[in-house]
Amino acid sequence: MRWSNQAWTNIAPLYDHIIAMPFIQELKAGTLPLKKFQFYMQQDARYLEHFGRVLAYIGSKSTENDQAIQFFDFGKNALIVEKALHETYFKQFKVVDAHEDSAIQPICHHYIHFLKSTAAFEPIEVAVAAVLPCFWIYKEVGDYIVAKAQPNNPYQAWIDTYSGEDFAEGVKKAIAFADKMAENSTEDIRIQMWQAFEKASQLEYQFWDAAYHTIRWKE
Ligand SMILES: Cc1ncc(CN)c(N)n1
Repeated sequence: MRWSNQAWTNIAPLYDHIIAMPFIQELKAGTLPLKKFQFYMQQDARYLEHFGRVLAYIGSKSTENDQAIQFFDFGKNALIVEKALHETYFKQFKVVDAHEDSAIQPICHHYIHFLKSTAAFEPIEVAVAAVLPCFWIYKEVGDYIVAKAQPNNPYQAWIDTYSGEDFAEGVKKAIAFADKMAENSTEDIRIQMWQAFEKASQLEYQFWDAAYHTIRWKE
């Protein structure tokens, strides 16, 4: 069995919980309250600017040039999506961009720093596994929502970002890199990769949950 098949099998129950979350169900129905989506947008923009840098950092640590180029590209794309959030969706959904409103809140903070510390202190295989749910879960959730979305969904344009062919291509490549690295690695590293993949998947869950409940630092 490929490393990625086992990785997805490990998180399958969690993925079912993600699909059932009110944030995802209401996003799909187009009934998600704007305030919750605005909080999500603010946090996601902050997440993406750090996520892009983590991907570029993984690129810089890659010994194979093809992998380095690909991760630099992934990093660049994350920052392009972040820019699109500001130029399009922040305006469309009237998201406040003032510093005090868009401060990084606890779950986003933890997710960013989990990825950064994994990239900095763990083997590169583990770092690649840690960033993989950011690709794979979004693709699966994007496909699920698009297949079931209600007509005239106010969030449709944003949903389409994660269900398109371009995004799917990137996801395939990221999974293939993780599989290749796992194959050329030890069982001990493969286990660490599964653990990192599972932790990041849990953080994807927490990220949407925090947006739904607008979880902020205590004053
Ligand atoms: C929290 C989070 N994770 C993943 C993605 C998709 N790259 C995202 N936009 N935000």
